Amino acid sequence: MGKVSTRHIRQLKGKRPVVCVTAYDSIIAGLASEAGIDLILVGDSMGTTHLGFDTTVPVTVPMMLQATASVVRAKPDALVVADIPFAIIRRSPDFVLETCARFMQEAGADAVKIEGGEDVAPTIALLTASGIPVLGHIGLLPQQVYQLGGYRKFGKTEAEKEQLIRDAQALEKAGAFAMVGEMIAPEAAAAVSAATGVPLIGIGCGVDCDGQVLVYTDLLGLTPGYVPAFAKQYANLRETVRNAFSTYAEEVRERKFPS
Ligand SMILES: Nc1nc(=O)c2c([nH]1)NC[C@@H]1CN(c3ccc(C(=O)N[C@@H](CCC(=O)O)C(=O)O)cc3)CN21
Ligand SMILES: CC(C)C(=O)C(=O)O
Ligand SMILES: [Mg+2]
Repeated sequence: MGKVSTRHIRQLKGKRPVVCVTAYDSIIAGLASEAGIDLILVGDSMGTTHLGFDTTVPVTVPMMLQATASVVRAKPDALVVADIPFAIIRRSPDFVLETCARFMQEAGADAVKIEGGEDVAPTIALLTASGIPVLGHIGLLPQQVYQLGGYRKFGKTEAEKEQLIRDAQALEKAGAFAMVGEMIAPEAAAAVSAATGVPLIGIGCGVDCDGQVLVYTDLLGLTPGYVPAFAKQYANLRETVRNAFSTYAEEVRERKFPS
C-alpha cells in the first residue's frame, strides 16, 4: 500500500469513506495498519481506556508523546495523528506551535488533531502554515466535558447546525486536511459534510459522513467500563483474554503447563 499521506486522506472525499481507529501502542497500531486502516488516531481516549481515568481531561502531553512514539515505532502505513490533550490549544500561539512540533519531531507523528471550531481556527492556521498538518474536531468535544456538564448530541437545533457548518468551514479555511465530527445529529452531519471540501470523519454521527472513526477497545470489546451506544463491537476480546488467562492459571496450578 505505501505510506498514507494527508493529501491522500483529503482526496478520498467523494470517492470512498476514510477508515480510522485509535491506537495507543505498537501492537495495535501494527495490526490496524496491516488490516488496511487509513488513519490511526493516537486519541486522548487512551485516558478512558488504557489508563483507567473517567474522562480525557487528566491526559497530559508527556503521556500522549509516549503513546504516539510507540505507535510510530510500528512503522504503520496508516497516517498517524496525535490528539493534542486538554487545554493546550488555549495557551499562547507560540506554546501551541512548540507543543505540536514536539509531536512531529520527538514522537514522529504525521499530523495532530485539535478539538474546536471557529474559535481555534486562527491557531490552526498558524500550525498548517508552519508545516504541521491538522485534523479538526467539531461537535462533542470531550475535553469540554466539565464545562458541558456531560456528553450530548450536537446539531439538533437549526442554530447549532449553522454553527457547526461555520466551524467546519473555518477549519477548512485554516488548512485542516479533514475533521472529526463527534455526536452530531445525522442530518446535521450530512449538511456539514456537504458544506465543506474536506472529509468529515464521523463518530456517533450516522452514515452520511466521509469516513468513520472508533475507539479500538470499543470495537474489539476490550473497554473495561462505559462504551458509547454508537460503537459496534466486532469482537469480544475481554471474554477471549479472560478465558486464556483462566486456562493458563488452571494449567499452572494443575502442573499441566509447562508439559
Ligand atoms: N471508550 C471510549 N469510547 C469513546 O468513543 C470515547 C471515550 N472512550 N472517551 C472519550 C470520548 C468520550 N466519548 C463519548 C462519551 C459519552 C457518549 C455518550 O454519552 N453517548 C450516549 C449517546 C450515544 C448516542 O446517542 O448514540 C450513549 O448512550 O452512549 C458519547 C461519546 C467518545 N469518546
Ligand atoms: C473519539 C476520537 C475522535 C478521539 O478524539 C479520541 O479517541 O480521543
Ligand atoms: Mg480525543
